[in-house]
Amino acid sequence: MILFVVYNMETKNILIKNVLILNPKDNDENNNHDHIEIFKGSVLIENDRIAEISSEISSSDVNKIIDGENKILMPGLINTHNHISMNLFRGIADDIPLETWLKDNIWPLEAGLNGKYCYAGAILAAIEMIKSGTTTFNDMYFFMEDVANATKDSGIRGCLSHGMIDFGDPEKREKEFKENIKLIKNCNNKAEGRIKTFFGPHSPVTASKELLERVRKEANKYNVGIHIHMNETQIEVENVLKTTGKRPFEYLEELKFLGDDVIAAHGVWLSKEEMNIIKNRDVKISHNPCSNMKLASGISPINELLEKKICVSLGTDGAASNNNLDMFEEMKFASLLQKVNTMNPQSLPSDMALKMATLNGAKSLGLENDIGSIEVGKKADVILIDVDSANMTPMSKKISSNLVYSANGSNVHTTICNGEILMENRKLTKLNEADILQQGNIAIKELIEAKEAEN
Ligand SMILES: CSC[C@H]1O[C@@H](n2cnc3c(O)ncnc32)[C@H](O)[C@@H]1O
Ligand SMILES: [Zn+2]
Repeated sequence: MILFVVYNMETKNILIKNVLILNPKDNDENNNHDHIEIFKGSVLIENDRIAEISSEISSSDVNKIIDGENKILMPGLINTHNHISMNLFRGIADDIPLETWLKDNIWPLEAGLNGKYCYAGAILAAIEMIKSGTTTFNDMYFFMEDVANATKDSGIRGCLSHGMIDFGDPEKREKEFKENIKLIKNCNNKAEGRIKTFFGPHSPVTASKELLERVRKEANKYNVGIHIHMNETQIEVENVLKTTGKRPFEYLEELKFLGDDVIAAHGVWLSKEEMNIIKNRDVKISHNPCSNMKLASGISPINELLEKKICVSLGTDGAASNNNLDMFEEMKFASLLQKVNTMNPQSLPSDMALKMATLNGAKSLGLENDIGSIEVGKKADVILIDVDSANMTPMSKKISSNLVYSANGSNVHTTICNGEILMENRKLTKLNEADILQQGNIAIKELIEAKEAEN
């Protein structure tokens, strides 16, 4: 006898009723500078996608109803530069410039990492992101298949790359390619499509010309993007100038490395010529204002990049240089830093900061057809902000003002990614927070003890 198993393919749906919907828009083509639309309505999520947006949606046949009263519904935030396992290193080395921070503090500790520790740091970071409204992150680090497991287990969306460093050593280079290609083969489009993979050459200082040239070829072959640190400090720019005779973006242009699939983190020290290269090649810039300020790397000329209509998104960088993953803080600091840099309070207004943290993030990762705004057919990656709190009262007529200048991650009430509720009324639905915090504390304690035993 043949037994057929009939799987229950019942639609899972969620209705968010009577909510203030905030949606970033691309109005540049019409010369309209209004970057955000706001309206009251209801949103129906069917399985992993937004099925309907309307002033009135019937609640019959709906599995779950969320009352949107006193709430703002907006796209989940997109953090375009991170090293999430570095949550273990929060507060480990503060008040130090990048070069010594890396060489004397972070790299010696990273030498003791393994897959278990990277999972522990990554799942801890996933909790922090879910609780502060981030639904997508872009990551470059080690043991990335373990980070993929944490991404899978947490329900969040991640773009993952293996951080490749060869310092010109051909054997090391070969190992780095093996590792990144294995990640692509094993993890691309896994976890219900929530995981995408990238190549992750660390920077033009730590990755050789041969590595960078091969990354371009392999990225074309595997049809994946490239995530790289660029022009973060003056020292880094001087190093590249010394060894190649060119500034970093000019060097990569010569190598034919650049393209619209490249996301460059930082872009702090940029010449006019480099900005033109970025524009011509449609390279995406991930601006990390908190990390740049904390490591005293400098101030990226975001105003000029935006004027050139370069796609700029926001990232936190790792928790060891930030020291948190709260994208609400990143929006506020991005805005304030440009105001003080240009001595013009109109620089980088709140609407633009919101767009950078959502729609521009999606475009930077090649995911604009799926995420970054609230539209029928897009993935249901959305968050609800509770406005019934002291720091959100009174509500400005300009909603983005409260969200960028007054809010923080703890105002996030509900986080939904890929149509799944990951946090509701600040309670996690999939992860055991106490256990994960404990595992994080154990991991960093073991790492430090092992390091001390070595010395
Ligand atoms: C090779 S994996 C990533 C590598 O990058 C290090 N890192 C973390 N933050 C930064 C930063 O701001 N600039 C350069 N490198 C950074 C991290 O510790 C890993 O070693
Ligand atoms: Zn970084």
